[in-house]
Amino acid sequence: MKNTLHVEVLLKTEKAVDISELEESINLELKKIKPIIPESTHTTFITDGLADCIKSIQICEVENLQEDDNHERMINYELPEGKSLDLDAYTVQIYFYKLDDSGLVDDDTTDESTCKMRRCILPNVDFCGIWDSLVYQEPVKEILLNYAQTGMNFARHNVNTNIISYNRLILLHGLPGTGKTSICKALAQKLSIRLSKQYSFFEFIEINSHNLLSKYFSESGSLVMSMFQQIKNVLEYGDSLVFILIDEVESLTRARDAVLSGTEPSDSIRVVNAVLTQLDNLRKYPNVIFLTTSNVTEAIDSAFTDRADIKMLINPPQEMAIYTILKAAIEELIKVGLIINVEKNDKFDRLPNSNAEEIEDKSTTQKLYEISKESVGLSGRVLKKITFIAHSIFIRKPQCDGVHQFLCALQKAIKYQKTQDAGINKVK
Ligand SMILES: Nc1ncnc2c1ncn2[C@@H]1O[C@H](COP(=O)(O)OP(=O)(O)OP(=O)(O)O)[C@@H](O)[C@H]1O
Repeated sequence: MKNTLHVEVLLKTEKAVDISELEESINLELKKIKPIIPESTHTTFITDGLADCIKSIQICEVENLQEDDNHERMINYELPEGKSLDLDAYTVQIYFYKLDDSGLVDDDTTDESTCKMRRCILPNVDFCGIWDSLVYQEPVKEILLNYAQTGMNFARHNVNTNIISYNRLILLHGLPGTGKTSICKALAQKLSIRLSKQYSFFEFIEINSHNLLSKYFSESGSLVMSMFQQIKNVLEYGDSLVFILIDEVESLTRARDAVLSGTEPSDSIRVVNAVLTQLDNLRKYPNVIFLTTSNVTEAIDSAFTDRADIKMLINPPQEMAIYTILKAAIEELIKVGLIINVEKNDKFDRLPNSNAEEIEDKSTTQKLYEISKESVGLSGRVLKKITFIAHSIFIRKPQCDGVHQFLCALQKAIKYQKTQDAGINKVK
């Protein structure tokens, strides 16, 4: 059995295309692209006419069906630098999609002051690129994608949930800024691309449970009911798949506990119960996936969260993932011309050699790897802005002169950030 290479093709919105004809042209194009490297995007094309109807071809992951010694599926990082995949050895799976450009917006069917839900059509321009920008040492993204695809497959085959239990409910928990909300959005986007043949319409709905249960909102139980009615309308609309993101899910469970212990005022009890019952009712629809997040890192024990099929602790990035995040940021600064006078040897390998500590004249790759090790403990959110801090505080010129100067500034920025964080933690 051949391994599968997943390829995503972004279509131009304005152009109507014959997908089977286009699939042939893409297969032709793939034969001409040299080298074929997983996780690379092509925006210029050799085959005539392709540029008229598509924006990009993204070579995604290889689904490796062989197992390693630990009986875990391998992911595709083993391709040596500069080597190309041999297409004949793979089953190429092509997905076509268009992007909705209206963005994630407040729901305008409720009045502005009470609006507690945001929604958008998927795949959406706002969620573009998030999947690729998230880097984890563990195969977090692969596990979630496989899990969600399996859940939807079971649902479409009407597997009896009394015999095999699955709730299509994912719970991601971990420290703030570790990318939980981002993965949820990215997963919804990815699934809307990958499952486009199974469903004709995808929608993403974001509910902030903390806001939902706030005193102000709870004054009107009817608003809660009308919000859930709208969600039900979407779920009942044709062949749709709906993603419901509930951030800070712990506020729901705390509310339930407060209701049970009788510490909530009586009108809040009504609303809390209504929310929980409505959420339970929504779960009966086979075309909904709940994506929930929580900053509570210890075991979350409650009636709602116990229904999660997958509870995953999302850790702050470790050195290899940090290396990839910082590498992407530096390459961006080089690309846009904010780091100049870049020398030929100033390039960063895809992955550093973690055993090369003894080399005296260190390459830019190894220097960045050292900085990455010093950065362990910083959240993904901080790492995303650390190159900006380095530029603004330690370069203080419009352009940085050379990669080495930038790496020195980056190292100082990381020390600076850690001292700042330590100060804040002390005050807390
Ligand atoms: N592992 C990571 N790789 C790349 N970027 C990351 C990573 N973790 C976090 N980020 C970035 O940090 C920012 C914050 O992420 P996000 O809001 O999803 O985190 P969160 O865990 O939901 O935080 P919170 O609990 O505070 O809401 C985003 O820009 C995200 O892309």
